[in-house]
Amino acid sequence: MTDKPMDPQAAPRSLPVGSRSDDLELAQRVIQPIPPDSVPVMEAVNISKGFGATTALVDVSLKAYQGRILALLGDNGAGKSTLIKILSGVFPPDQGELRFQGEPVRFANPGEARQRGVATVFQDLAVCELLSVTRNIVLGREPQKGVGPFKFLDLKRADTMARSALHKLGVRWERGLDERGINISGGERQSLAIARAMFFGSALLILDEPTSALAVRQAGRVLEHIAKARDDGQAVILITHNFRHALSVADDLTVLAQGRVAGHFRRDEIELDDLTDLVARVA
Ligand SMILES: Nc1ncnc2c1ncn2[C@@H]1O[C@H](COP(=O)(O)OP(=O)(O)OP(=O)(O)O)[C@@H](O)[C@H]1O
Repeated sequence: MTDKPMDPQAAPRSLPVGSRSDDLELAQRVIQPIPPDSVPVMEAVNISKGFGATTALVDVSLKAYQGRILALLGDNGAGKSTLIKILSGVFPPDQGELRFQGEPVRFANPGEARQRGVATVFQDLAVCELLSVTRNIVLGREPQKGVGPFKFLDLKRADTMARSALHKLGVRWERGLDERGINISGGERQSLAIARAMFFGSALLILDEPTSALAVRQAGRVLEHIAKARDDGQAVILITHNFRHALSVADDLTVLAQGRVAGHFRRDEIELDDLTDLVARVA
């Protein structure tokens, strides 16, 4: 098995149709139907957004459910980043509504979205480079000891929490927990960020291109961790333009093209060739 890097700029339709990457299986899992009465953790309803003369999103709707991975797919410029910025409180939509756990919601900022249980891992900001592995995992909820104003980090408890978070995700961390973020690989960074979201029980985990800059083997490991977060009960939105990665873990797929929804599918309704054709047709 080689650890060759993938081309992060590769457009999905440049993938050789029907070929297989080294270690990613487009597994034919049994996909459960969504129970008719279940309420999405996050629902976007007819969202539109423009930037001056540029129309980024037109009437886009999607639903992300607990215990399911929704892959949000689309070519460069399709509107994926704009949509997740709206879902995670970076800016509001011009039109349309977000519903979080059934209730209309308007996040004032990303901090508010985070407090409500929306954990977003942006590609380049997965970890703080100057903080240790432990500090990265407990970030924002550091256990403290001491009395009155003399409080400081309870490092022993923090290490225990970090170890437990990594264990829950199935990460075998063989180096020190005091390793700085700057010294760990891209794949490990994504996995740490997933561990943090899982450990603090976010309801929705949004991952922005978590595998795009990774070598094949690392990408496979990160996809396993994403599947684990789903199996742990989180709703996951996975943004990618790698169809293989999406098909290997997703339960549901939403395809964007030129700011509009080109289709919603359940994983067992669509194959790689169909996705490739669809994007080639609408791009
Ligand atoms: N801040 C902004 N100002 C002006 N135009 C923007 C801004 N952000 C996005 N756009 C435009 O909106 C459209 C959608 O961009 P967006 O980044 O959401 O697409 P994307 O699917 O995430 O693409 P990529 O995969 O290349 O990141 C593009 O035409 C883009 O140029």
